[in-house]
Amino acid sequence: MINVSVIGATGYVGAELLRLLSAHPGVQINKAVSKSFAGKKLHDIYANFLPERELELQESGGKFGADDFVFLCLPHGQSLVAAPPLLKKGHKVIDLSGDFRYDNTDIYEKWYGISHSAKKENREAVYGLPEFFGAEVKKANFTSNPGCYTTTSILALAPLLKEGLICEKGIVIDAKSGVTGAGRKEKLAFSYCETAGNFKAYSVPLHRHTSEIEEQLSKLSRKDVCLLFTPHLLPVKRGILATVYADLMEGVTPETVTAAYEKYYADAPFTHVLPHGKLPELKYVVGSNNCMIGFEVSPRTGKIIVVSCTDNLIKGAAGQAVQNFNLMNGFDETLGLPRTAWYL
Ligand SMILES: NC(=O)C1=CN([C@@H]2O[C@H](COP(=O)(O)OP(=O)(O)OC[C@H]3O[C@@H](n4cnc5c(N)ncnc54)[C@H](OP(=O)(O)O)[C@@H]3O)[C@@H](O)[C@H]2O)C=CC1
Ligand SMILES: CC(=O)N[C@@H](CCC(=O)OP(=O)(O)O)C(=O)O
Repeated sequence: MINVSVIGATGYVGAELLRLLSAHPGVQINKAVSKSFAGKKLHDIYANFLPERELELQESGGKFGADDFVFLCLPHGQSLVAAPPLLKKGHKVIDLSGDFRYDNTDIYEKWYGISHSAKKENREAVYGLPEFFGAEVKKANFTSNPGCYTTTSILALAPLLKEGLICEKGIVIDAKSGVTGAGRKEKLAFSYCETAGNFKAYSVPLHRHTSEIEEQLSKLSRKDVCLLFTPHLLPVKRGILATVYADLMEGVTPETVTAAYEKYYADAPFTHVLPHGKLPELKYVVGSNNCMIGFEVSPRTGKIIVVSCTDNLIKGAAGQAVQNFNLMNGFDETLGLPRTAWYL
């Protein structure tokens, strides 16, 4: 049994993580930290947690067990402050914010507008995308969980770029997210009447995830990837669907594309590529830790269209964190993770 503590327990990601961890056979939940609800029980805030679990929300500070594995589910900027003392005390940590995702902290500072105050710890952080960095995650003490839009987009594009099947310039990612992607904040723009029956693009043309996707894809493909990423707010609770457009290199066939995906994902338990011409939908993944990818080619325009779907709270956040936790602790990668979507 590994003792775990979760900081930022009452946010959407923290609560989803606690839900997954509470069913994980290798985990004992020790401490759930909440700034706003300290002293209350988790089921006072989220009634889906049964009262008999008696998990009390505690103030930050105080002591973690010396061997606690700690998850940080805090807004970006807050993990910069929270992670260093935990790492110094020898805790293994997974951070789910954007604070430690960049190899180059200048890029973080430019796109987040925050001065990076933990550069030493940033150098220790492994980017937790198991499909490409699983070997590094296994050895890591500190893992930085990728973003939801970024996971969905990188998994769609990395095999094609690494195998030289698409041009690294002119890629367009047209992504749509459910409203939980924005967190549990009380903000007019995310209220029911503003989101239901509506659909809109936002942060055009410079959403911060553009930089994370570009940095990781450039590193993976050893090319200078420059792309357009446009997010949209979809009036559903969960799920991300990214439609990706790229120029195919001369002579690339659907069979070559399928072979490239197979090369990287044949052994990946949660990333599934559909047969050529079949495209995934949100209901194929929501409720699971899966990323589902489908593609079609357009000979008329010379482009490939890839559709990639995840559940933003699971493969995009809490589920991928559990996947990384499993790797860091020598468990089977799939332990405690949902492999079948809800569908309905
Ligand atoms: N929502 C999503 O789909 C995804 C989110 N993420 C990332 O995960 C992290 C958590 O996201 P999410 O759960 O959605 O966010 P929420 O806004 O729902 O929750 C964040 C929680 O952090 C705690 N907190 C502590 N300090 C602060 C502070 N100064 N300001 C605001 N909150 C604070 C609060 O809990 P308390 O008061 O109990 O301490 C709050 O509920 C973020 O970094 C986000 O970018 C990553 C991928 C996907
Ligand atoms: C719908 C919505 O608002 N989504 C968030 C992204 C989700 C998220 O918080 O992920 P990261 O941790 O990777 O930043 C946004 O666009 O800022």
